[in-house]
Amino acid sequence: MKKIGLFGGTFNPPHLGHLLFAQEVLVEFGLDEIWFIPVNVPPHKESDDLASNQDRLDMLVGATDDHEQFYVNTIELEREGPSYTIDTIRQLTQLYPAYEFSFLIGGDMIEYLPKWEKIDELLELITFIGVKRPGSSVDTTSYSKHVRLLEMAQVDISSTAIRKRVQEGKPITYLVPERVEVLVKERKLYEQRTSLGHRKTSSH
Ligand SMILES: Nc1ncnc2c1ncn2[C@@H]1O[C@H](COP(=O)(O)OP(=O)(O)OP(=O)(O)O)[C@@H](O)[C@H]1O
Ligand SMILES: O=C(O)c1ccc[n+]([C@@H]2O[C@H](COP(=O)([O-])O)[C@@H](O)[C@H]2O)c1
Repeated sequence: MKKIGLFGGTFNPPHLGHLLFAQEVLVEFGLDEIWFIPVNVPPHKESDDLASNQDRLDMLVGATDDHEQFYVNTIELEREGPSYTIDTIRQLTQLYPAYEFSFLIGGDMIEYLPKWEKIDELLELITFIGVKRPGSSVDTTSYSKHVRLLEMAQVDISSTAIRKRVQEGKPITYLVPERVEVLVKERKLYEQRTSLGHRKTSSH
């Protein structure tokens, strides 16, 4: 039976923290593949600088396609509305009944698991694999007992910090794969915006 780690995220943009976590899960849990699944609409997250689905997909493909066991799955981009994980898991378990799925989450997400759509059904279908993130404590009550925690060095990189660096005109080299850096530059993603959320032009 193939063991697949599903890694859902906004990936706005994908960064080295995502890739190091995925690589470590692959090795430590003996998985065959990691499928990165970019969300269409993040269920519990608001962002005024969310890159388009196409830009996030292109960055994710650029970030992962030189790794033999990393794949990008577009199932959520093809589905309308908020990208609830339960809908994705129901679809994938139907499509691939012989595969065993687990779902990767950063430690910051664990305390919110009780709020996830149909979480109890979800826990019957998959195992969660979590990792600690700097600045967030892994909740040891409630749902954390359903998460297999990976011990690895914490990586202090977030998409928020990367978007902020771009807005401030700082380099993002070594925080994201080179191909992501190139796409961010070429497509002028995450540039300074006004308080109304509009992109400033160079003449202002
Ligand atoms: N540095 C990291 N280490 C471990 N897990 C991470 C890291 N960055 C993100 N994750 C996890 O990867 C998943 C997808 O993350 P997401 O695409 O939202 O990135 P993010 O850096 O958390 O974004 P943002 O800063 O915009 O909230 C989430 O489960 C998140 O907790
Ligand atoms: O299904 C839910 O209710 C749910 C609530 C919050 C987050 N998720 C999923 O968790 C993954 C990481 O979310 P995010 O917001 O950190 O990008 C992504 O695949 C989301 O669809 C899922």
